[in-house]
Amino acid sequence: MLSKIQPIARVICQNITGRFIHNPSARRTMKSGIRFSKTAKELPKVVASKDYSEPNSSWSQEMMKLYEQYIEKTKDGSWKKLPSYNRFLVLNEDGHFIDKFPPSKARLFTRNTEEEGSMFEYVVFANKVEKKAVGLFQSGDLLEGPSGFVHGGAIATIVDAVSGTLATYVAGFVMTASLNLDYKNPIPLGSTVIIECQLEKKEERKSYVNTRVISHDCTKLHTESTALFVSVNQKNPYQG
Ligand SMILES: CCCCCCCCCCCCCC(=O)SCCNC(=O)CCNC(=O)[C@H](O)C(C)(C)COP(=O)(O)OP(=O)(O)OC[C@H]1O[C@@H](n2cnc3c(N)ncnc32)[C@H](O)[C@@H]1OP(=O)(O)O
Repeated sequence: MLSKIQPIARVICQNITGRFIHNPSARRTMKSGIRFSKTAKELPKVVASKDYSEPNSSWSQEMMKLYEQYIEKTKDGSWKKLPSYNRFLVLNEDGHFIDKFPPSKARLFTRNTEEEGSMFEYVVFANKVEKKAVGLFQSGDLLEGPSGFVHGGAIATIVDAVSGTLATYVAGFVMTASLNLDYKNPIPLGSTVIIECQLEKKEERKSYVNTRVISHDCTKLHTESTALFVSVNQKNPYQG
C-alpha cells in the first residue's frame, strides 16, 4: 500500500516540537529531505498504516449519519476526507523516514489510545475552495470534566486539532500561536458535535481560523473559537 503513495514524500502524522523548530541545526537539515533518507529507518507498521478517522464500532448513529453525509459531499471532489494518523512523521515512497525522528512511544495527543471510543473519535473533512473544514467529534468517557460533560481542555484540544488541520491544509505546516475559546454550553459526554472551521484571512505566514462547535442536530452552540496559526518551514502534508 505504501508503494502507491503519491507524491514522493508523505507526511503521515506530525508532532514537531518547539525544540526542533528552534534548533538551528535541525532547522537547516529540515530543508533537505534527501539527506535524511540516507539514514532512513523503517517505521513500525502499526504507526504507518492505520487511519484513525475511519469509522469504528464505537461510533454512534449520529456520528455515522453525519459521516455518511460528508462522504457524499466528497463525491464531486469539493470536499475531501483527510486521513489521521497517530504520529506526524515524513516518509518517502518506500515507507522510510526522511526526517530525524526515530521510532518511539510518542503519539499524537488526540490519537494516543488504541481503545476505540474512549477518548477523541473524530474525522475531518475539508473544502479548499471555500477554505472550510468540518470535524465530526464524538467524545469518550475519558474526556470527562464536570460530571457528565466534556472537559474544557479536551474541547480546546479538539478545536486546536481541527482548526489546525484546516490551517495546515491551506497553508502548509503550522504551529498554533494563539487559541481563544468561549464556552457557551457544555458538551454532554458521549455526544457527537460538529466542529465548523472557516479560514477568516491569511496574511503571509499568519492564518486566522474561526471555529464554532455545534450539536449534531445544529440546535445548540457549544463553543466558539478564534485561532492564529503561523506557518513554519515544512512541507504541506496534504500536498506532498
Ligand atoms: C496526513 C497528515 C495529517 C496532518 C494533521 C495535521 C494536524 C495539525 C493539527 C495541529 C494542531 C496542534 C498544533 C499544536 O499544538 S502546536 C503546539 C502549540 N504551539 C506552540 O508551541 C507554538 C509556540 N510558539 C512558537 O513556536 C512561535 O512563537 C511561532 C512559531 C508561533 C512564531 O514564531 P516565529 O519566530 O516563527 O514567528 P514570529 O514570532 O516572527 O511571528 C510571525 C508573525 O506571527 C505573529 N504572532 C506570533 N505569535 C503571535 C501571537 N501569539 N499573537 C498574535 N500574533 C502572533 C507575529 O507578530 C508575526 O507577525 P508579523 O510581524 O509577521 O505581522
